Amino acid sequence: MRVLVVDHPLVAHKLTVLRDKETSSPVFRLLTEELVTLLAYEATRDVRVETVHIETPVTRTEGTGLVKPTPLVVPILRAGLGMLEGMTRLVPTAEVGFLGMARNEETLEAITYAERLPDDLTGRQVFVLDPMLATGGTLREAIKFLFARGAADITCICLLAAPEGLATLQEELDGRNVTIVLASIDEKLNEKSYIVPGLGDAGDRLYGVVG
Ligand SMILES: O=P(O)(O)OC[C@H]1O[C@H](OP(=O)(O)OP(=O)(O)O)[C@H](O)[C@@H]1O
Ligand SMILES: O=c1cc[nH]c(=O)[nH]1
Ligand SMILES: [Mg+2]
Repeated sequence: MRVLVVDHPLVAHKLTVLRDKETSSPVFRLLTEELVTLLAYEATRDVRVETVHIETPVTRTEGTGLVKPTPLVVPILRAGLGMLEGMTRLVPTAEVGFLGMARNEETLEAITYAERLPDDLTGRQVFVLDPMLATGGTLREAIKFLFARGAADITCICLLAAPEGLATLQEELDGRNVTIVLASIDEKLNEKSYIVPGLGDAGDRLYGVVG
């Protein structure tokens, strides 16, 4: 497993505004999309391509095309949905599948409540979107699920991670073809397993508090 923290002043600036508790939901949604587009630029460096032949108005030439089937993008509901538009803006031909997962805030266990993905992911390149990697439980389950369907390599785009969650994933996914792309590795988890300094509950800040 590889971890890549995108070190760029615009990423740092947008993340700072996102963290601010005074930032409203509409601005939070917009910034999330912008951040994902910046992270996705780095996260797609190894996207599979092939040589294609085209004709410009001047001459025939060779260029670059995305290999088919194109990458599968999987936002983890709810919060990952706020990242989808930013990703598909960069890779408009990507296929999109969905995983609905929620962390039980008492047991911290990740529950999968919805799934809409191709049955067979053999050989596919998959990009998972979830802004928060806290204990790592949600991402671990999502990654296990995608490998079990045959995914070849998985790149997770997250905004924030806690060192504890990253260490858990490193241990469990040692040697697997997984890359985690992040805007920041924060300080720690608090007693409720929220990321510190973090940005709060990403799903609630995007879409409001559900009962
Ligand atoms: O690393 P973990 O400890 O598993 O926590 C991270 C998960 O928690 C959040 O989702 P949440 O369960 O709050 O669902 P939501 O997106 O519907 O708010 C977040 O978007 C991750 O999916
Ligand atoms: O800090 C955290 C931890 C889990 N889920 C969130 O949305 N935020
Ligand atoms: Mg939430």
